Amino acid sequence: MKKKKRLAVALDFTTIEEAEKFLYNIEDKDIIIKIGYSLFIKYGTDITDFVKNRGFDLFLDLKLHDIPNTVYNGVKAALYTGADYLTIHTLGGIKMLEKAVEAKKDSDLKLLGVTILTSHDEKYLDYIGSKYSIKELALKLSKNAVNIGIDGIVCSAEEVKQIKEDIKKEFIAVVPGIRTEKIEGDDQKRVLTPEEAINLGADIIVVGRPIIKAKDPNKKIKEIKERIN
Ligand SMILES: O=c1ccn([C@@H]2O[C@H](COP(=O)(O)O)[C@@H](O)[C@H]2O)c(=O)[nH]1
Repeated sequence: MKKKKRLAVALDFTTIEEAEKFLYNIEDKDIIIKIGYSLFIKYGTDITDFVKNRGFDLFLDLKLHDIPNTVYNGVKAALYTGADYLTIHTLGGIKMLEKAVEAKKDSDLKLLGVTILTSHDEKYLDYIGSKYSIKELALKLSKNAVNIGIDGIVCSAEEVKQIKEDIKKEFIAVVPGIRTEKIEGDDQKRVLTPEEAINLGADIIVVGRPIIKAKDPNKKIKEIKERIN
């Protein structure tokens, strides 16, 4: 049977009041809610408990990147939030990824390895001094992470097809940088549409501003879910 593709909504508000109001009005519970820095640093488990108590799957997007021991403790701490997904930077290296996997052992938490942020283009490669293209680097980082036991990969739709084809082990492909129409002055660089991302191999697409800034977020969620399944 074909696996259902899922939508994660990036709840990138800056106050808990806005976030709660938004979630009170959301009719479809079968979405994943992604909480990032803007809410988690300020409100901690008040916001994660709210998401869980409303019946949503929780995606904690903290993009951990630190020394192995600190990341180990960070993953352990994240387990207390009841998060279903947690992000970690694959650029953090093998030892760091191994400690993250060790920390989540025996839990249902899915660790997602972020490769190259969708806000970067090829200029970033100069900045980090990489001899690889974005596609090559994202693939190399993904292979290492999945081999170590990371459950999923965060990459752009531009790389997902090759990553899916080249990694034989099962993993979850999570794709942000999704646009239904052009946004003026967008910070995202590697963007594609919901259906393009899914056709190229995404299992979960992440959509923030196109939904949370929509006039009718319920209508937008319905439209995107219809486009991906
Ligand atoms: O490479 C990445 C990793 C994470 N993100 C996060 O996804 C959302 C996208 O929001 P939009 O408003 O749809 O651009 C945001 O929370 C990012 O932190 C990403 O965009 N790219």
